[in-house]
Amino acid sequence: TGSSRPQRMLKAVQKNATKGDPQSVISAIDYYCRHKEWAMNVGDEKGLILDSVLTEVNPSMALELGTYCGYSSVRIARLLSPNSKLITVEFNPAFAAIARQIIAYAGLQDKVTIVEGPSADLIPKMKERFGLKSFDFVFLDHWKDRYVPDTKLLEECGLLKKGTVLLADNVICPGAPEYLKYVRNNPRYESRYYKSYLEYTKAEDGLEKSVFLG
Ligand SMILES: O=C(CSCCNC(=O)c1cc(-c2ccc(F)cc2)cc(O)c1O)c1ccc(O)c(O)c1
Ligand SMILES: [Mg+2]
Repeated sequence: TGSSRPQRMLKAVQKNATKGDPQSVISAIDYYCRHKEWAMNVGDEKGLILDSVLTEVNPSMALELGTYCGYSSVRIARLLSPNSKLITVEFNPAFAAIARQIIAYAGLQDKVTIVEGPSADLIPKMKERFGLKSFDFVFLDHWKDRYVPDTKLLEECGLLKKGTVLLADNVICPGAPEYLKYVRNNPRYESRYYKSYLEYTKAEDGLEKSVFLG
């Protein structure tokens, strides 16, 4: 049987990027997905917004829901301060296997922990498993109908603190209407929409940034 899209993406990184150079890994994936084969990475345009929010927050502990091939894991981890960490959750073992290799190729394996499984099962185990108190930053990029239940779960598990920033991908396309309703009409969040484009296309999409007020 043939290769998968994630496998072809990994090949493009190994061919066109420089080992240990995260920016070259990001550029190689963006080039491949824009000119050869579309894939559901956050991409270069929304990626710049992700970069700016990350630089502003400068998180010690970051969480990503929905690793896919590790493109946004590399974008996030390359901007983390020394001793800061990213935990990224992926449901699909095949995606996780490719992501592990792409993150290692970028030289960021010491800053990123990939956990495989359903976010609903893993979130309640985070404190005990990783000895952490709370997250300073959460990037939501997994099943769009999991954004609300997993945000509520993070609240209930005491994994959000005053000032924690949630950044959600795809709030327009494919869309997360329930999530937008939840964070925008909730006194515990201060929300703002960053208009952009669906990765590698001219379709509208955007990121919703929501600050947890405690
Ligand atoms: O990561 C997963 C697998 S679902 C991938 C989610 N992402 C998308 O579906 C996604 C889709 C599109 C898109 C696709 C077709 C279009 F025509 C237009 C847009 C774009 C994106 O940027 C996306 O992020 C996971 C599942 C369960 C868990 O509990 C967990 O923790 C993780
Ligand atoms: Mg996405």
